[in-house]
Amino acid sequence: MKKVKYINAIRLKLHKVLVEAVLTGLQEIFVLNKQADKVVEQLLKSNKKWGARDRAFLAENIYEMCRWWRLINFSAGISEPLDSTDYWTLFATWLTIKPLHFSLENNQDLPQWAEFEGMDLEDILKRYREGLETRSIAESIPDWLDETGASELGDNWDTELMALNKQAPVVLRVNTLKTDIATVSSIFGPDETGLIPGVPHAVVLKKRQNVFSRDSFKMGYFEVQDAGSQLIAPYLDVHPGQTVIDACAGAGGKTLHIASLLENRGKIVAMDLDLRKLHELERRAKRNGVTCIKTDVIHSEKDIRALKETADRLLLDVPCSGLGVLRRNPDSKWKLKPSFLDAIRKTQWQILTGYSAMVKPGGKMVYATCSILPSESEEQVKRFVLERGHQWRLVSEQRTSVARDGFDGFYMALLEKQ
Ligand SMILES: C[S@@+](CC[C@H](N)C(=O)[O-])C[C@H]1O[C@@H](n2cnc3c(N)ncnc32)[C@H](O)[C@@H]1O
Repeated sequence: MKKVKYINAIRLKLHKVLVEAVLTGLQEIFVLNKQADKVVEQLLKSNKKWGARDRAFLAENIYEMCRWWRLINFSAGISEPLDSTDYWTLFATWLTIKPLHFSLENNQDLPQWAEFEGMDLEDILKRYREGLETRSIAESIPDWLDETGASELGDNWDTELMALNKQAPVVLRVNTLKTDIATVSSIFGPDETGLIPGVPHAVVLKKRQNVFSRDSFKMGYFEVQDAGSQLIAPYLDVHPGQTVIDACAGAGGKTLHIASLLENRGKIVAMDLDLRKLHELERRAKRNGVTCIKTDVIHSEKDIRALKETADRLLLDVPCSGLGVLRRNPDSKWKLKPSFLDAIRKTQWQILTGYSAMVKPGGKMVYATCSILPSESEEQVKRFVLERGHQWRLVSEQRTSVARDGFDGFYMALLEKQ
């Protein structure tokens, strides 16, 4: 396994209060079903006195334990339902297997805390080695998802799955409405950033850090956006002055990118079912100096029909399994269910077939997912073109691979209306 450099160097003294916070976070994620990013954000907010190392320790251990949850449980010899003492056992197990799992040079002895008393570390390591024999345990994934991935991706599944278990880099998208790549790179200091070939506005940070507290972020110089995600807006082939509908805009990651490609000239209608996300989009638009967006919450199909043939460009960044962004949301693999996957494919189909009516004749649309599964992506588009071939032409499609590109796993298809 590849060596991973951890900010909380293994020699760092363990503080019980931090470990308790990690365990509280994990219980909120696995018992109360909360999202890991929200849990981490909340814990950090309510403990403002923690220093940078403490904050990194908390975030890193929560995310990594979510990522390797099945392997940790297996190595601990524990299965659900868990009680609160089991969480201490899981943490001790994590500390025990972590150096081996990441080929770290330094071992950390378990502190002599009552919660760790009587733990047999040899047993843990024995079960850990045994767990590595089975892919779904070794790569920590539910059996049904492992089977789905293998049946849809074939030989590529192994490498994608391994890549999805790595920590994702922090990638910024430079907001060209306010600044440029050179300025943002210089803000972080020489040798602290890198560029990504083929992704012209991306700056990758060499060291993980909290960028949201920087003045340059507050001034709208950049957004945090993965390189794969940064390929979607340019794929839509927008030009200043056009009318663009972003029909599943959410909090606007791609809407803001479209706005900067439009140079703030033209009109973007940002739609979503979720009003709170659109409010967040408006807040971000203000920070980014974007003035060409109008938000529009979708109440019913009537709202879609009202915009029939009004868009030069339409982005359908549809809801999906999120399997392409597991590096960033490792807890989501435990919350996904086969029934959700079935339902979301139906929703994607309804959006694709229903919302495409908003495109003017001669206009273009991008259908995009952050899923690595063809059944949510290529197959939906293939069926669409098969059924609507008299009206729609597939211009091109592209997929990013986590293993090959190091980007999140996105799919995008550009279609043109006759
Ligand atoms: C993949 S996310 C969009 C992410 C967003 N485009 C971005 O770049 O940050 C999908 C979005 O679709 C929205 N959604 C779900 N069902 C929808 C529907 N039937 N019509 C429109 N939006 C929908 C969700 O609320 C969610 O915000």
